[in-house]
Amino acid sequence: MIHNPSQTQLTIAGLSYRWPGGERTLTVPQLTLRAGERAMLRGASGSGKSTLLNLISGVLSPDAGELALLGQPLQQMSAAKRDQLRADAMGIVFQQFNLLPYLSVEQNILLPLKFAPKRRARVNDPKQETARLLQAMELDLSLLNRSVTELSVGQQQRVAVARALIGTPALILADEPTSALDPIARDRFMALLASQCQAAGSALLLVSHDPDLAKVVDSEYLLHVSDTGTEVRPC
Ligand SMILES: Nc1ncnc2c1ncn2[C@@H]1O[C@H](COP(=O)(O)OP(=O)(O)OP(=O)(O)O)[C@@H](O)[C@H]1O
Repeated sequence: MIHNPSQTQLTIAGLSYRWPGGERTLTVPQLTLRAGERAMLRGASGSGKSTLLNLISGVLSPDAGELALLGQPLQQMSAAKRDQLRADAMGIVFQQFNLLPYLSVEQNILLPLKFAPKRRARVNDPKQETARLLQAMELDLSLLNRSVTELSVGQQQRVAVARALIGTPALILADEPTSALDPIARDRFMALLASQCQAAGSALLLVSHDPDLAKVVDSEYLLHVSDTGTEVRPC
């Protein structure tokens, strides 16, 4: 395990974000994830799950509260330092995968290392690691030099996970990663993702509508919607 199990990868405390053009606010009183821990965010469509991932990943900025990665509060850093820490410490599996169509499978997986020197330094041999991750995701090595546009949706999903995992980031965020899969493929995919996170000590925060995924996580958070907005509570 690369990450120290006693380390806290993600800390959110007293966080609030007001959606533009309205009175509705997203609040997160407390959410922490230790190394190797897996949690799921569950809530109705439109409750704010993607908004919370966007706050953690830096697409949006909170109006108040604390958001810390590896114990380092992001709000107190310069924008450049914040971006660097996120690139080093976070792997993201987007709902639409966001693979670059003009790059090969291998180039897509290697991409996060280009922008994160510390993450790059954790990988001895990037090409070998790419091949290892591809195999860990049960994909054939012959896919390495193929264009991602030639892959099935399920294959693209696993390439997106390999890209998030490369360089063992402290935290993996995954937005509806199983939405395109049938129940058997979903369970297999989740087992692969969970075992890779566990081996590295990466924490995993998973967004899903699917209550069946609860069996692979340690904790669940529900997004409670009211007239004034959404509150994220453990359940
Ligand atoms: N740029 C924006 N300006 C104003 N409101 C927004 C904006 N983006 C999202 N919202 C609102 O924020 C709320 C939460 O949206 P969000 O996409 O976070 O929900 P979600 O739980 O991820 O939904 P889904 O499960 O359907 O993907 C919705 O009511 C949406 O209309």
